[in-house]
Amino acid sequence: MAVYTEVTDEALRAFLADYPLGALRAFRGIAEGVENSNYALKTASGDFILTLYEKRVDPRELPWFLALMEHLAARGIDCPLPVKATDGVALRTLAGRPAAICTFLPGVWPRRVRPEHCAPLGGALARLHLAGADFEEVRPNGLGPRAWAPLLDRCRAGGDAVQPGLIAELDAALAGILAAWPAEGALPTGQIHADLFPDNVFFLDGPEGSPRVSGLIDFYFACTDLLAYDLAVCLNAWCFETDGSYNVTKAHALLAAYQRLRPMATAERAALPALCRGAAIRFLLTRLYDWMMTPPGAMVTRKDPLEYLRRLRFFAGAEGPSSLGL
Ligand SMILES: Nc1ncnc2c1ncn2[C@@H]1O[C@H](COP(=O)(O)OP(=O)(O)O)[C@@H](O)[C@H]1O
Ligand SMILES: N[C@@H](CCOP(=O)(O)O)C(=O)O
Repeated sequence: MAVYTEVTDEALRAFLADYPLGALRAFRGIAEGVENSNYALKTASGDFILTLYEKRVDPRELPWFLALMEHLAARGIDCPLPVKATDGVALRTLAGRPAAICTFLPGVWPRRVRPEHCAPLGGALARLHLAGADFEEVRPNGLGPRAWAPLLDRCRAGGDAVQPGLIAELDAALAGILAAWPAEGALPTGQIHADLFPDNVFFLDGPEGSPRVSGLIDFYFACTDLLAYDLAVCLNAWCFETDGSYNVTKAHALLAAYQRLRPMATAERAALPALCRGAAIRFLLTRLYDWMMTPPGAMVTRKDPLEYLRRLRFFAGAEGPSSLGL
């Protein structure tokens, strides 16, 4: 459940009075999501998403996220476009929280990833990277390699209760990942999504019933970082089966479609296994932290950190980039 902040009818109507969107027709909370409160909104002008930004997002960073989405949408990326109020400002306040309305994207995210989803995903990711190339404002990755040791320290006290020996295994894995991490400037950087999981990618049926990407959402982890790291996140999130096995067919489809639009440099290809281990530990650590810190009865469903321990182990044992589908 991700409606942390309730919005009353009166507050909503007063808020909408500042927008040129016409009469309110429908309004409902959206249960999916983790970070923010999201509402589906229908007005005389169409469908929109109203987001109230909750505590994990630093309000000072919101203009960067909104500007990035505006930039990408202007270059043809199917991402939410922030809607400006009549004074030209998209970022506002509602129920005491920073809030914005964005365009609604059609489509559904794949509950079960099929190989046919992976090529369109790879193409969409490459287009995102290319479209972001002339967005010049930098936002460092707050959940990049520098954040991982402090995050692990915060999990140290209770981590072994989640799985015996977990903290020692993560200490060793993290030391190896940081030692293998590409040096500053060694790989191409740009604007990355950094959380392009299946629940953030919408599909519709294209010609002949094959899925096509209809929208990319949830840019609130987006940042300026290694472009190939986004691929590593996707390989983690899209290419494992429920039995824990790595589906190299899915990975190959994703990587090949990406490279048709943005071929990877030799150094990026060589770094991919380390980047995949980094992406695995990043999601393992945030999930572990949330697992330990979320109080019982909280409205949010915790995600299993150990799923990413299995992925981390897989990538640690992988025999070079070609075994990952390159
Ligand atoms: N622009 C959008 N168009 C259509 N649906 C959206 C849009 N943005 C969010 N949603 C809906 O809201 C849900 C939660 O959004 P998400 O951005 O993932 O939330 P959170 O940041 O809280 O994790 C999505 O699964 C989707 O159903
Ligand atoms: N994708 C992350 C959690 C972030 O959730 P989102 O709803 O903001 O995508 C994970 O699976 O750990």
